[in-house]
Amino acid sequence: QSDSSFVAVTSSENKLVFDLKYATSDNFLKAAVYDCSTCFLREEAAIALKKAATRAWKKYKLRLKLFDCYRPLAVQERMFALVPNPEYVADPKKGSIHNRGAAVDLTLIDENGIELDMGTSFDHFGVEAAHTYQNLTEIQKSNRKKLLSIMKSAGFKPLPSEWWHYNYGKSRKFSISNANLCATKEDLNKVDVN
Ligand SMILES: C[C@@H](N)C(=O)N[C@H](C)C(=O)O
Ligand SMILES: [Zn+2]
Repeated sequence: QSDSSFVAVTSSENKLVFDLKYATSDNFLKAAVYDCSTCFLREEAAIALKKAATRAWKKYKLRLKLFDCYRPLAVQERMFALVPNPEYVADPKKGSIHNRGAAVDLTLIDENGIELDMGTSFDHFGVEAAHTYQNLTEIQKSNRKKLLSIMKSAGFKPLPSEWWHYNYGKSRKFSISNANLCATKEDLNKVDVN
């Protein structure tokens, strides 16, 4: 069994900012589908995320803002029912890397907490969100490139169709979960990004 355990990602010094969209109704489902707004990940992925946050801060004085981390399979099914296009929502029959606790949706924020302009909003399900999309300003291209370089240096791989989605390492080695981790979060270890 190659799974590392789930951990709750925390950030005592705010190097990471959490804005878990699916814990609110500000998302494409127009409903809060998580019971809590804690970012859960496999421990290996959490440690890699910590590395990415350190890199963002040391190299660019930027911070990472997380939109999504672990996602239970039942939520994936609900998403796919609404957007049955695997370029934008993974087919629950195969499982998303979010369901395995090894994917993150995120962006970069500046010292004032303002999101860098990436050319589209989070969960814009169109060609404009793709890494290959060229009709962007030089600043938008440079912002996407910064995020890509930060995440790659920490062992994450991009999803071609979504600038905000990154999978950690050999992500399919982690098994799919449908656990409601909020229910057990007091028992989980933490990885603090400080
Ligand atoms: C729904 C979107 N935020 C996302 O994460 N899409 C990828 C393809 C996924 O569902 O794994
Ligand atoms: Zn994602």
